[in-house]
Amino acid sequence: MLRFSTAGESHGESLVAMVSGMPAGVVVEQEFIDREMWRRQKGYGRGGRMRIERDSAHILSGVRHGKTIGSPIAMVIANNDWKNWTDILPVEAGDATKHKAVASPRPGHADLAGSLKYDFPDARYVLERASARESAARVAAGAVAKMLLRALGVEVASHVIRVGKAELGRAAIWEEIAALQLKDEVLLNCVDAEAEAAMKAEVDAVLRTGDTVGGVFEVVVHGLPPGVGTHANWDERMDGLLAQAVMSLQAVKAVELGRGVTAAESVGSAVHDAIGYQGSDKAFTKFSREQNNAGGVEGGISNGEDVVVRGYLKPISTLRRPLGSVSFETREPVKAAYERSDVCVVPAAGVAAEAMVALTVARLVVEKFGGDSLREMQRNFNGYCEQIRAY
Ligand SMILES: Cc1cc2nc3c(=O)[nH]c(=O)nc-3n(C[C@H](O)[C@H](O)[C@H](O)COP(=O)(O)O)c2cc1C
Ligand SMILES: C=C(O[C@@H]1CC(C(=O)O)=C[C@@H](OP(=O)(O)O)[C@H]1O)C(=O)O
Repeated sequence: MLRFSTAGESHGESLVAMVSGMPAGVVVEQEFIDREMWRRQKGYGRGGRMRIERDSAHILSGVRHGKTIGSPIAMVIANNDWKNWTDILPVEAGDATKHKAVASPRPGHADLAGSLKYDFPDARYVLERASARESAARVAAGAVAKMLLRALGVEVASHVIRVGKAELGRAAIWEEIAALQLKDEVLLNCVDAEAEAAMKAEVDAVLRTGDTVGGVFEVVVHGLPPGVGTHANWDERMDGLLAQAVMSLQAVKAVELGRGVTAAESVGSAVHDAIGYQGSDKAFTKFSREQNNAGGVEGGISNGEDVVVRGYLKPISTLRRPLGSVSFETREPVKAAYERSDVCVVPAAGVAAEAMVALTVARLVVEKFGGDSLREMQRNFNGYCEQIRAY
């Protein structure tokens, strides 16, 4: 089974990502992993921290001579900011007078619930792990999953469809979304320049007023054959696994598959994707659809169309003009704590969601096609594709 986990705190020495269950023989490109991490750091509206970090994954194990060897892959990502926190957040007891308390919990963060739960006198240790700094480690793990998927012709990319009230008012095609990932500048990762300018204006407005903004990203999986995931058991359905994976990202508050949200106010004849039999020779099967409202998954199983997952982000919680809170020490009303913060992270969250989607799809692909080596998996994959083409 393909699994991954992360460790590390926002201002600790480093983050750690561990991926196990990868077949041997998958080409691992350092440059690709680091570019994915660079993409996650970008986007208009990020705060001062992103000027400090230069994310890069140092591979410790599981890869030799540029290929996976079937053993767990461990990666370390340094926190450059650690040098400013070494005495404040030491691993050993250290000097307690240097502790930097987060003395008034910030609404929208894990600060209050976490302090109560873990019996901390202030929110410092809670925010250290709750912080989306952790998503950098997910992106390193996701890059490895992407390299496996790529070897099977499956690609994953994202774009932004809303920032605040500004939205991309049209459908985007795969080629446009894929092209975005190659750009050397990232503004709001939108396929349409006009919509992107409106999104930028939304960020500028909240920057001026000390507020923050959320939005919607869309992740697309291209080239996945029908038959991945299953209807047979609730916890193996691809739709449920994707929703959990994307919802687990910091600040994501809703997940949509295909046109799931608007489908709820429409009628069946307008929603479901009629089936034809004129598919192109390049497709996995001649069964075809003229539209993809289902978002590539029916009954928890991929149906051969692009898998389309949207994540809805709430506005960032930490405000330069903070909301009311209560002092942990005096219990008197005070403003919530503020040090520094992003004001918009929709493009970055989209990149982190690509990683979560890639890891989820890779897990299901490993389960379906099996194989200890990539060659064995490719043989199984190609044999299955031949089978469904001849169905
Ligand atoms: C890439 C990324 C960067 C983020 N940066 C910030 C930030 O600078 N300030 C902030 O208050 N929240 C930020 N968040 C969101 C918080 O981490 C998140 O809202 C908080 O931990 C509470 O978790 P929840 O919103 O999932 O309930 C960021 C989220 C992502 C995905
Ligand atoms: C460090 C990252 O994001 C951080 C996520 C985050 C939060 O509260 O989630 C708060 C900010 O950190 P700091 O308090 O150090 O400025 C962001 O910069 C990152 O994305 O790599």
